[in-house]
Amino acid sequence: MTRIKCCGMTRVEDALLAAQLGADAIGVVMTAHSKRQVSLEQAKTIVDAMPPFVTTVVLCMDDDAGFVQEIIDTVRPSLLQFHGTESDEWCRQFGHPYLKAIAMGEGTAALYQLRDHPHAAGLLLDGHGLGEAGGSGKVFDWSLMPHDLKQPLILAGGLTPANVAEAIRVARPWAVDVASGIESAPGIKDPAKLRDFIAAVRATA
Ligand SMILES: O=C(O)c1ccccc1NCC(=O)[C@H](O)[C@H](O)COP(=O)(O)O
Repeated sequence: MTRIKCCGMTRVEDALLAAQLGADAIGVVMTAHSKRQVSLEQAKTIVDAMPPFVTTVVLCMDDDAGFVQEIIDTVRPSLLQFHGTESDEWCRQFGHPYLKAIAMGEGTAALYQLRDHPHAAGLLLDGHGLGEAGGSGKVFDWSLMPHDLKQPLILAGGLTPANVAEAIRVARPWAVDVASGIESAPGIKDPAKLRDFIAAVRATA
């Protein structure tokens, strides 16, 4: 069964609907690089509203270590997700489990970076290019998904209700991640797209 992370939540009602429809994880974006950025207070409200067994993820991108520590202490997410140029050593300093995003938009260079984060709980392979932010809606070549890494791999980038089944068939990921493909506007989730996305993933089981 492919797990599902619905990312870029800015409203409690959207995150709750995702959980009710069967999402395994929700994400909130706290970096200023994002048009989906939420405050510490908003992030805490969304994370606190989640039922048991739904993983909560907070995204940062080349942010200050003090800010990341404040997120851990205040929001208390299940996982962090680092989306920038953070090193394995930098990510580990907090002693908190994390995902490391790898930009797949620039081809083979990404395949080397995949080996640079042995302490990440999982690797999120995203369609954005190096130096670009996530949540871009950009797809990468799913056949580049490696199958010789020990860590769980999360497929992201431009996934929609219409293409996610084919993406799973080609890439065979541990989980899929979606932000813009389930939105009506940045940070505003569309209930029908959310429902269709989760149903399309579940239908692949
Ligand atoms: O979503 C953002 O705005 C964002 C900004 C900066 C860094 C990361 C960001 N999102 C990270 C995610 O995990 C997204 O879900 C992932 O990039 C996929 O997005 P999309 O292509 O829109 O489905």
